[in-house]
Amino acid sequence: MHTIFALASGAGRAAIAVIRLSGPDTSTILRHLAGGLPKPRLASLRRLRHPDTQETLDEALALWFPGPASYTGEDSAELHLHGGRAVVEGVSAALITLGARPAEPGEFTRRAFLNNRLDLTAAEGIADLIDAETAAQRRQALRQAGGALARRYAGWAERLTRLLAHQEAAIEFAEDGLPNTLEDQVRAGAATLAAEIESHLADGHRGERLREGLWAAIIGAPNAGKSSLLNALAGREAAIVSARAGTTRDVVEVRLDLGGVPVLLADTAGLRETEDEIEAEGVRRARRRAEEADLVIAVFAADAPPDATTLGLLAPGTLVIANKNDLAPAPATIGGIDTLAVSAATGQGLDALRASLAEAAATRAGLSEEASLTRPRHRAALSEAVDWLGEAGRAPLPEISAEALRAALRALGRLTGRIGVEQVLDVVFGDFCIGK
Ligand SMILES: Nc1nc2c(ncn2[C@@H]2O[C@H](COP(=O)(O)OP(=O)(O)OP(=O)(O)O)[C@@H](O)[C@H]2O)c(=O)[nH]1
Ligand SMILES: [K+]
Ligand SMILES: [Mg+2]
Repeated sequence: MHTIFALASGAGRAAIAVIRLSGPDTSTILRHLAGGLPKPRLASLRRLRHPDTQETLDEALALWFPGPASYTGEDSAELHLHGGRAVVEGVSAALITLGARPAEPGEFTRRAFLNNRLDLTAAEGIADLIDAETAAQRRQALRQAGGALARRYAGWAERLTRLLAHQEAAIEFAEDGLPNTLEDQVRAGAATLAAEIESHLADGHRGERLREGLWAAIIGAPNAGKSSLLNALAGREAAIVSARAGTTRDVVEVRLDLGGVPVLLADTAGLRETEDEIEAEGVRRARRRAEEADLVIAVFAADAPPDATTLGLLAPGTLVIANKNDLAPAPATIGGIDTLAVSAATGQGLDALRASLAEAAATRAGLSEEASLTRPRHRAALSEAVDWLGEAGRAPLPEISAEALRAALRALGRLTGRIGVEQVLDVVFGDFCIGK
């Protein structure tokens, strides 16, 4: 196993640069570079010298984290250097001279996984934490990095292992007079577990939406004031506004932070029949956006009757806006949905609109205290486990049922990167004390 190092802080000039080291030679390297091993987990000021030339490279803080109680589980260290490029390059060159090699992307966390410091879902949580742009994303990533999904999935895998062990026992040791209700218990246990996993799956894709950001689309008739509203919400002139109907053609996107939920808000072409082929393509794109969106915002002008095309696209959950409330009183409902009266021109009602959007974003993207799955990979593995559990419940023979339970366990194992089928043996022999 190589000792690896990497610049853990961002590239470029900075006050401080952090170089991280991990691997079996860490202590030797630290002794050579920093003239001795600091006390574990205590920052100490050290003069770093090149091992061959003895040239001073920097005065730095050195931290020594002996394994296994380190991030990677290996002997590790951190060097907090002055953040200049030449300092970082000089220390990196010295580390290579001392036998370390630059780390591959993700290699520290990979080693942490291999050393059982975290499971795959927690590792993904750490990646998400680094990418988190909003507070809600940060909370979700922190939960996952802290092992919230890992614990839940490990709990399920453990129950599944037990079911499989019991099923195996029913097959192998039937003649030894174990209770013959065992098979029924396994069936019942499989059904309960499948139901639990299904309810975890039926989350409206909360966690995935929060991780990726919610898609919202503004639709409505030409000149309803869609682009004006987008600009008002974004706080900048992202889209062209004009009195001419049919101004917007391309989809114009802005990123918003709505109460901690990242939202990609799209302005679209006004919906109408048109001979202009460019505008017609814009209308097609608008419709497609509305179909793909997690949240549709339909805009009507209060001073005009609601147009049939936009009315036809209203659905439960659509946010209905009556804009231009400065020109005419807004109707209380449009198409049976309560309206939000606003004026993009005067700014009236925009705070209420922001609050409604944040609330809609929060319900669609979770913000629940429960740990939600966050990746299609999670969904695929869990769905597969549910299918195999169903199979196990229906199987006419205990041997076939055991095979299905084993497949369900493999699906969960892929999810966490843990639980091998071999562990079933431990449970079989641990749980039953059969004495054979
Ligand atoms: N009085 C008033 N005028 C508004 C309001 N909102 C928008 N307008 C005006 O309405 C016209 C159309 O606004 P846009 O934002 O371009 O409307 P749009 O829905 O994006 O139009 P298309 O892109 O052509 O579909 C412009 O002249 C705006 O200044 C409002 O709340 N009050
Ligand atoms: K317009
Ligand atoms: Mg527009």
